Amino acid sequence: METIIEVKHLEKSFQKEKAIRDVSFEIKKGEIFGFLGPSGSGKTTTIKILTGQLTASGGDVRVFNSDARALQQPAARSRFGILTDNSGLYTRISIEENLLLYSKLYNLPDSSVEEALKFVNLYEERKKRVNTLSKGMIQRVTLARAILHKPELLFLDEPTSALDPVNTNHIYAGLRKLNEMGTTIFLTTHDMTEAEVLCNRVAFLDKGTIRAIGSPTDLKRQFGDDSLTVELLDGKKEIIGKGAEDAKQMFEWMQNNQVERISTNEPSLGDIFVQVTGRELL
Ligand SMILES: Nc1ncnc2c1ncn2[C@@H]1O[C@H](COP(=O)(O)OP(=O)(O)OP(=O)(O)O)[C@@H](O)[C@H]1O
Repeated sequence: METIIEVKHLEKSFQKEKAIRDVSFEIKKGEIFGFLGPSGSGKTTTIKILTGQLTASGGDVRVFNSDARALQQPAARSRFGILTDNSGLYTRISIEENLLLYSKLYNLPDSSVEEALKFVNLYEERKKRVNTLSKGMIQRVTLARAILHKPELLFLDEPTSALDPVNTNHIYAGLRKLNEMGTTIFLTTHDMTEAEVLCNRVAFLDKGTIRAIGSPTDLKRQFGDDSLTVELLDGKKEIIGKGAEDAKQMFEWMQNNQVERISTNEPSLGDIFVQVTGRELL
């Protein structure tokens, strides 16, 4: 599978502070890759370097097989989309007028605007002026602009941080559809549920370093212990493993009709984050 993003030994320092320390990863075409980390871990800095807005202090960053800085060239503009909290929208005109301006920039038909408005659930409100919108609505307009031209590669910096659950689910469905149509997605989040729901692969970033990387399923296998919790009818909870003695005990409980409920002790991505970094993802 074609490599879309290749990062080798990336480093970024701001004055004396090292924001990124020796970060390496690869993203293949068609992946939804999540960069998970707490505030200040280096997520936005990484997106800025990947999109050529910031220059790395060290290492090699290639996007579409070229130096990442090439994304700032006009020729690359139609290949990627980006959502950040810096909306750059024209505030005195409507949502629809903003998107029409961008559709002309990309030589897209006006119908692309209607499609993008529906993607972000803003079609009914398209005539509203941007300076009257809520934070969540602005986030959705910015997302509509990022996906207007159905880019090959989409960068999303905390795409649902200002959204309510209904709009969040609507956006998740839209992003999955876009991905099925061929868009590779790089997203940052500190929302573990978002990562579980959307991402094929995730990297845990902590203090500028990747602490674990893999698919949610692989990480759960790697950091889980395969044990089960058995709740008995008398209210007791017992943890059992995979050994012969455990199986014998389980058989006994079942034979005596003592079992109320059995559940797996699979860790959540949040549990794994705490395990590898020693702290909560807040
Ligand atoms: N322009 C800058 N000048 C100086 N320091 C910076 C600059 N940009 C980022 N930093 C520092 O780099 C570190 C990483 O910041 P970054 O914005 O990448 O974190 P983040 O993971 O995106 O956080 P958040 O979830 O809060 O957006 C922080 O310590 C931050 O203070």
